[in-house]
Amino acid sequence: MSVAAIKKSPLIEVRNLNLHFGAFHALKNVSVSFEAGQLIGLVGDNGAGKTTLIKVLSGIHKPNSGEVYFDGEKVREFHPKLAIKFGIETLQQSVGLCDNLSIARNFYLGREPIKRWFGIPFLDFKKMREASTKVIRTFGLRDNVSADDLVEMLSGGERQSIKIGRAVEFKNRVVIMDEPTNHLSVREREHVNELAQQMRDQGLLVIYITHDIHQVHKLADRIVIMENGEKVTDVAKHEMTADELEEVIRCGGRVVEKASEVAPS
Ligand SMILES: Nc1ncnc2c1ncn2[C@@H]1O[C@H](COP(=O)(O)OP(=O)(O)OP(=O)(O)O)[C@@H](O)[C@H]1O
Repeated sequence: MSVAAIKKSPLIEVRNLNLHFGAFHALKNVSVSFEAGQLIGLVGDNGAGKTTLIKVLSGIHKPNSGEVYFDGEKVREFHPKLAIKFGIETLQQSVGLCDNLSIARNFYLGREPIKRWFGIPFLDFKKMREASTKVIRTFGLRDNVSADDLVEMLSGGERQSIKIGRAVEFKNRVVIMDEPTNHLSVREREHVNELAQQMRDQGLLVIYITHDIHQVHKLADRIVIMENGEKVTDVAKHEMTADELEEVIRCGGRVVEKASEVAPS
């Protein structure tokens, strides 16, 4: 079999994407592709366009021009339903869980299982408890945490674990982690990073947005750097060290251009 025949096609492919907020050009001709079973570090300074790109992928923003393909299918309508249809889950630090509901209820938020009793529908609490208890144990939350506890009792890392467990349980194909370890302790950070790698190992596409190039360099298969609405670098992890990539970010992508411009003496 030829190499071309076994090469996997990207799960998400973005071609020549442009997006304007009024007069402001937020995404400038961005082309990038992401494959299933990869952990991609999406890095760049404040305002680089990382979140804007992700919001296009999850149907929140409609691009002005360019194309997005999901699993080879051209996306024709940009709508948050897009994310549900394609199994894209975005994990953001501050949203996604309701503090005043139990872990079990949060686990099934918006997808509550129903059972019927003489034809009358009831929430299936037993099922919700069983599934969320499994996640609590698998994802290493404290022993005394139970599915009936309110989410407000959980630490930042435990909250992230619940969201990650939910993404895996509901068979999402893409998990976008937006600054997933902000405000977490060292141990919690390590735990969340391990979970990110586990999801990748299970075949999910994980897009990991962060400012911490050193942290993501340890985890990622590929690093994509954005600057000022443009993609300035897209390399396999082994092609550049974390220090070299940090220099690219510090210089707004100019280091890469300079290096390729230097003629051999
Ligand atoms: N809804 C909006 N209306 C107008 N401008 C916006 C909007 N959303 C984002 N922007 C602008 O687009 C640019 C890119 O923002 P974006 O949030 O994508 O950056 P980012 O790389 O995610 O940055 P950070 O790391 O700070 O979150 C910024 O200059 C921002 O002010």
